[in-house]
Amino acid sequence: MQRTRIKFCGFTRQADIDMAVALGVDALGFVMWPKSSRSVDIEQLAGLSAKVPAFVSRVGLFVDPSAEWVEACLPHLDLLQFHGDETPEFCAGFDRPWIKALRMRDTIDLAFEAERYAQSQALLLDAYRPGTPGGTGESFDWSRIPATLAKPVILAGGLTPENVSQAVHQVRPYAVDVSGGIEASRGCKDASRMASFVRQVALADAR
Ligand SMILES: O=C(O)c1ccccc1NCC(=O)[C@H](O)[C@H](O)COP(=O)(O)O
Repeated sequence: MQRTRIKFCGFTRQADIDMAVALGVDALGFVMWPKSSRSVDIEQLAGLSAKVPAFVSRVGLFVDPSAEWVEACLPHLDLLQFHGDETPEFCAGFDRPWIKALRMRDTIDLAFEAERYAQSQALLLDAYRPGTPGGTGESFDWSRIPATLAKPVILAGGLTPENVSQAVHQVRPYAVDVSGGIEASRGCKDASRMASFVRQVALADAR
């Protein structure tokens, strides 16, 4: 039996980070794509990430960034998460482990993508909405995920305290990733929904 890792994404407030850490969340995501209403600037990233304790990963989210922007954020991050059309060579060009987010459009070939992004630590599978690179709050048909894939799967897209237990039971992903499903409003987390999400994952793991 393997514990399902949990990543909460889109932090903008210290109190929300403190709560997530207290709940035992494994990874905290910071949106470093300025077009997102959940994004933080580099000063905010530095301040928030400095208070994250040991053994909790600080993950930076990027959408087709310049190499200079990634390099500028690097001192405050443990892991990089790419949501755009970045090539494997670009993703691997920094001194950090990385994961590739893939949106589940109808034509996607996951076996091919797993081979293409073989150097990634994992593939994050998210819903596809044209023109929106992530954080849609929408889910996709989990039965489209092959039972075996060459890379660990991070399941994302529209997860909530209400559906995550079923998701974990059905997909058995390496990790789950959530943003909108634990929010009170955009960029602001809801403490009781965070707690409920973590509880539901633990219950699914014990099932
Ligand atoms: O949250 C954003 O605004 C965002 C913008 C651009 C790329 C990625 C973004 N968020 C990614 C995530 O929060 C998660 O990795 C994932 O997409 C799940 O989001 P949600 O469906 O809201 O749980």
